[in-house]
Amino acid sequence: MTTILRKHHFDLPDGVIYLDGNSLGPLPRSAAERAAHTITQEWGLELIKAWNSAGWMDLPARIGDRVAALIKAQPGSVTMGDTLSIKVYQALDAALKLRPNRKVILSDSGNFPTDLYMAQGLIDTLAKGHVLRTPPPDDVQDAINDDVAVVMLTQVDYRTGRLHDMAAITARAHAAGAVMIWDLAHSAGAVPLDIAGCAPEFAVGCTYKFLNGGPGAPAFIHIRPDIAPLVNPALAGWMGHEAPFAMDPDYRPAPSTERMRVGTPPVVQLSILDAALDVWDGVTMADIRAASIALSDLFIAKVEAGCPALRLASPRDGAQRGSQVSFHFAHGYAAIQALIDRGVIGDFRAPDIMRFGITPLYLDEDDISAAADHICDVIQTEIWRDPKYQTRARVT
Ligand SMILES: Cc1ncc(COP(=O)(O)O)c(C=O)c1O
Ligand SMILES: Nc1c(O)cccc1C(=O)C[C@H](N)C(=O)O
Repeated sequence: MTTILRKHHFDLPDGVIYLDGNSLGPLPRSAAERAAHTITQEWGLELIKAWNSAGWMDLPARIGDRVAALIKAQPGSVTMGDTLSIKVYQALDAALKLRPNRKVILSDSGNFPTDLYMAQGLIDTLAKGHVLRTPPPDDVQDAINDDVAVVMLTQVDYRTGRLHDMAAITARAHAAGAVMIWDLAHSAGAVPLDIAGCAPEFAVGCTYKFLNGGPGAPAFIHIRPDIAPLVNPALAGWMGHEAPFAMDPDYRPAPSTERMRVGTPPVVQLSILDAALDVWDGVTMADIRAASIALSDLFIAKVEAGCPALRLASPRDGAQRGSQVSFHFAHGYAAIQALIDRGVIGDFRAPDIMRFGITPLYLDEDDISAAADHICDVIQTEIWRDPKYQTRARVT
């Protein structure tokens, strides 16, 4: 196993054990310096020349290739920009256009709300009689049939960490003639992927979680190269045009995934992400996965031994789990607030999930053991009953 612990690459506050990198990754030390360079040296000194001289216009493709390497997609098949919600919408719209005679979008009832909302909104906009089906996650494979235009799933369940079998479901979707979209929000940088091998038509994801690109970091989208020329983008922005500066009044899409670009790239966020991705140099996803499973198993064993009041919500088998561990606890919100007060940062998802991200880049066994001890103490002492832990914040 190569050394993967890169704690020294991150600026974590003293006394904090950060178990929320599955929602917002911590600050890489190099990010602030890179942002300052982009702002003062590039924008400040080069002004508009920086689009060329600092390579700003190529950032979505160049960083797309770095993300492609982490998700094992073909070089040139990933571009960056916008939010994940937008990328879900674009992929879904393009997928439906590829199957004009089919009316069913198949997802699952546990999918992240924005994915389902995007589907509902798109169905209304298209007004062509599409329907969204959301069976329970375990039933989704059997629900794939010849009516289905597109299967749109998030591989790792945001609440429980349950992992869908990407290869099997993609193969099943293709056998039924459906288009496959994977949302990799909780997968990229968390679990080994083989997008080129599984060959879904589309994959989308965000970069502010396990990839540590910072709040509002741009999303990514992958189109399988053989179908890219067939994709007809809904948001036909000028940056997705074959020749944006030809200022052609008619839209002609760029030949590759670049057609999914919409408008001006978020240059400062992309440069921060570029710095954040340096942390991954020399790290293999296989080593990350092995460490993540070992740390998660240790965490589960310690929490279960010390606090029987918590019920495991995640799959017990590490092979069935992403890189997070969740527990049911009726007073989970207050318990998480009490933990945050002690410097152990996890989060809460309604109705009763205490959620902890396991990120081997900056967590080791000592962190995991100490966090489990704090959890057990908070539960055993019932300190969470303190009224100050009951008030719900706007963002949980
Ligand atoms: C699975 C999943 N899809 C989509 C989103 C939404 O992404 P964004 O807020 O970047 O649009 C999130 C998290 O916010 C998510 O967890
Ligand atoms: N994107 C977020 C945000 O802007 C604020 C708070 C949380 C988020 C998240 O990413 C939530 C996350 N997708 C989740 O799994 O719950």
